[in-house]
Amino acid sequence: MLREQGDKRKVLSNERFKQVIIKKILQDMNLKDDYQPETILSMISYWKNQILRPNDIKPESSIEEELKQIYKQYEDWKENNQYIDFDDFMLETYFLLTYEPEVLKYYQEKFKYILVDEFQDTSYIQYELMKLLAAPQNNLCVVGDDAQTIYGFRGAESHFILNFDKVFPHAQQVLLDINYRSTDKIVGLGNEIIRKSKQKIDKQLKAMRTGYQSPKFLRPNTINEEAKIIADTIQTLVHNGEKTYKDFAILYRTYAASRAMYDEFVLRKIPFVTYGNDSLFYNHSFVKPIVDILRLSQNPNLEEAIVSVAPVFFLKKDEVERTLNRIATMEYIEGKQSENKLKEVISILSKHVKSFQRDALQEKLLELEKLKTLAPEKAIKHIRTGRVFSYDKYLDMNKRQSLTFHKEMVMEMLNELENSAKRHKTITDYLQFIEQIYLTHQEMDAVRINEEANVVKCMTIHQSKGLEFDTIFFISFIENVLPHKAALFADYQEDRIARNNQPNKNLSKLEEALEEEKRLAYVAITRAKNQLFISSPKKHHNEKAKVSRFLLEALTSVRDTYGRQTKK
Ligand SMILES: Nc1ncnc2c1ncn2[C@@H]1O[C@H](COP(=O)(O)OP(=O)(O)OP(=O)(O)O)[C@@H](O)[C@H]1O
Repeated sequence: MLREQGDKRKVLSNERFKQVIIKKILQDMNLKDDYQPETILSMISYWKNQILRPNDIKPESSIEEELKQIYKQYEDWKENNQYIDFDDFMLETYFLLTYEPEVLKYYQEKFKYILVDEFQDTSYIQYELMKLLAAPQNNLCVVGDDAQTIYGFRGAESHFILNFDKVFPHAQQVLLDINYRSTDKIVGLGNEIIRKSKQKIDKQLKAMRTGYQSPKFLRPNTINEEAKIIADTIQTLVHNGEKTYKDFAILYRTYAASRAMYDEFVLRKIPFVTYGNDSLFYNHSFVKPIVDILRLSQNPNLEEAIVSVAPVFFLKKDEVERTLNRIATMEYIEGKQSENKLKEVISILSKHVKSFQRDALQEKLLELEKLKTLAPEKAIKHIRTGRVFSYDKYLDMNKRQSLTFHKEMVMEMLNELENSAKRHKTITDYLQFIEQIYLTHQEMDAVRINEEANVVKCMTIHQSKGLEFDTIFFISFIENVLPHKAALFADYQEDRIARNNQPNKNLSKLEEALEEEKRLAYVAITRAKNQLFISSPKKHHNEKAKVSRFLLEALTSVRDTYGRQTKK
């Protein structure tokens, strides 16, 4: 539509390129080390989906003001360079149709019938566009599953599908309540999980296929044991010839929950593939600095690690990079290698800082020496909670870093890092193991694009939406993971900066967050065609873990319905 109106701007479609632009803006604003470009871009996208342009944002804190300015600069850059991004397609079309009645009429007459799929994932702006185009005849057909609205954080709003008949009172509702995918046992469990949802369209799915195997419930002691049992099961079924690797998928709520599973697959050489940008746990932006500190404790000449940990040393990445270049030039001129590049960088940069900062930098260097011989688990504990690095506190102070990440998610990842280090005696062993994981991950790149590859697929529940697998292992179905701790504390959390335009008035924040978590459990269960394993480890980060309330509720309702106690 924009093109038809003569818009000739180039399309800014490359995510990397967008990140470079944001990086440049952050650098100009002297904020380069403070935000991750991906975070900023997802925030901008969220705003656009809520029909909020920079001037519509009313900042309530200095950080919000900063974000608004970054957003504004990004928009200015695009305008000056004649670019348009994907979210602008919708935003600008929305304004075009809203302010140009002739254009609106033209398209309303052109598109006589409109069909929308995956309606439950619709954002505010998408819905507004649909309504504009469908009017006045309203020949609109939407297909969706209210039980699968799981993209709240991206702007999808469950009340659009729930209230569709109020917005379009003459709409006819057709229930697609036959499930052709899963066996009756799996469909039954899915029905029970979602049955007590507070806000849903009433329906009970009927299964077309009869299965012989009921969903199996595992209650391992820890997530390491969970990983072992699952790897054993997969190996046995494959060796028996009953299944092949590609029949299996591992689904989890958080990346942290999947760490033990990845490690086990790598150790046993089980072919597998993971999805998503963040899928490499050890490379996650909150985890990597700790791994890099461990690396530097063994070898202080790793330049990439020196730059990566700069913010933890309260140094600017730019300055560290420049200093490293200077050292490299000196090495070239003098024809000798530096013995300790980290120490040299610190001694050069120390000249320009106050004496207390100089002392703090020296203390960090000394601490690295101390870490050198510790067992990796102990070393990670020192980095996190010891006086010198106090990494947990450092993250807590840095509100900008954790804007789109809940504190609980971050802590869970760091606890998991500690957990992963347990089975290695020395830091060198541990780092070699991580290296092996990186290599496996690179090899996966080729496999990832081949849908038919014979590999186990590992993904978050969000990523599994719309997919189906013969056998699903739904792991870490425990309290604080699903429902996630971040959801359980929803009432106490500050509003996310990207605020919802039309919050659901009938539910509290906690209830709404819990409902979305429950729908996630439903999506996970309904991905299985023939066999489903649900696992709830007894311990989570050294604390007792309860089976997820969603599973308990579902089992109770089975008992209520059939008047007998459900088997454990
Ligand atoms: N009429 C049918 N007869 C036999 N199999 C069918 C029929 N309709 C769908 N299926 C099968 O059921 C499975 C699910 O179908 P499909 O992916 O279209 O459903 P969906 O509603 O998009 O599912 P979801 O939203 O849960 O991902 C597929 O394997 C598909 O081949």
